[in-house]
Amino acid sequence: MAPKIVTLPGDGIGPEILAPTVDIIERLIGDVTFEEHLFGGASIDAHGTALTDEVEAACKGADAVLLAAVGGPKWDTTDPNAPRPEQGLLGIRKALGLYANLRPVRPLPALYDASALKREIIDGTDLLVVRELTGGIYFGEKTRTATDASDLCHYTTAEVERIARTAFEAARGRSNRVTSVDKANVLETSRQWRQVVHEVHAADYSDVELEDVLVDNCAMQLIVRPSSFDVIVTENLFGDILSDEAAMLTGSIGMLPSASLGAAGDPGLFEPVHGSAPDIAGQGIANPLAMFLSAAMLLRHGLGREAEAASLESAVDAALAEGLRTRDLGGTAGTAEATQAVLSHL
Ligand SMILES: NC(=O)c1ccc[n+]([C@@H]2O[C@H](COP(=O)([O-])OP(=O)(O)OC[C@H]3O[C@@H](n4cnc5c(N)ncnc54)[C@H](O)[C@@H]3O)[C@@H](O)[C@H]2O)c1
Ligand SMILES: CC(C)[C@H](C(=O)O)[C@@H](O)C(=O)O
Ligand SMILES: [Mg+2]
Repeated sequence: MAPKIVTLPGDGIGPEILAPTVDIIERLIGDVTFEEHLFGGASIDAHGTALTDEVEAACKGADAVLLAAVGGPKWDTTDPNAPRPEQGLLGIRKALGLYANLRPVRPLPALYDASALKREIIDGTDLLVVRELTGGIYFGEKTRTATDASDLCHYTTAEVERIARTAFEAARGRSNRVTSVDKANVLETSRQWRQVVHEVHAADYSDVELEDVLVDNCAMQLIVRPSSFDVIVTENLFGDILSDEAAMLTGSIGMLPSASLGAAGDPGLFEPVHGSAPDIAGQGIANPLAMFLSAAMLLRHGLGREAEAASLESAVDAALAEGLRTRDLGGTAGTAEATQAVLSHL
């Protein structure tokens, strides 16, 4: 049977970058079914909630989920009881058990000039952020009164152990090095994190090189010695922040894809790292490459189509090598032009 991909365009630039991605996947694998649903702010407007039961069920029944981005000023509010687009995102990650978020950062030589860093510092950088995605402060109890607010950061040892295993396994297929990032000098959850990571390492992965780096230092080291990192494993909030920082090594947040994976055999979710970019929405100028590269991760991790994934990644590389530059990369190409450039190399 043809694989089924649920697509969630979401808000802002989401629909603009998802539509050409669907065309590219169809062109690559032909025999595939797409099922599109409202999600995020668009779903709040239609149904009063960012994630309906129907959409959650559709995602659970799919082979993979392709998501663009959610959110925007229309739904920004400080009211703790108002629905928020981001609740849909956290809700679907939790509902699908997507605890492992893989964010590869592989700056291309063709884009070194677009990077925030000097060429000699970026050269050779190829790292993978493994972000824990369903625990930590994002999902702990939240309280708010007229004078107080709190967000609880909570992890179980089982949650830390499984993401540590994901990171060590990933490192074995790469350069065999893991940097575990925490704030163990201050946070109890970080001391637990460090202890569990080392227990898993000693028991099953002593062949992998392991270093601990405090998160504030890591933020600095990422722009001082990015090429020395291989796999960076960290908790939910630190991973969110460090991956946006790492994105700038590639030249733009518009270049970074991600895969969110759960238990083997369950559907994964694939989405760019960037958001709905409300400041440029509706203008046809969004960089679609992070979305295309997320589709490549879907083909690889979600559908087991390695050859097609690699050919899409090669087409993106070739288009950039040939000079494709969207505005975020210092050029003038719009979304349609970028799509054509990639298609011409498929
Ligand atoms: N996964 C998601 O759906 C996701 C991720 C991050 C932020 N958000 C949401 O998106 C909204 C906007 O957040 P933000 O402005 O902080 O972050 P953002 O990533 O949307 O935008 C940050 C900056 O990067 C630019 N940018 C982002 N993607 C781009 C692309 N593909 N091409 C060209 N430029 C691009 C934007 O124009 C903006 O200047 C918020 O509501 C936020 O919650 C959603
Ligand atoms: C929109 C927001 C909830 C989300 C996150 O913090 O996980 C985003 O920033 C991301 O990186 O996917
Ligand atoms: Mg983020």
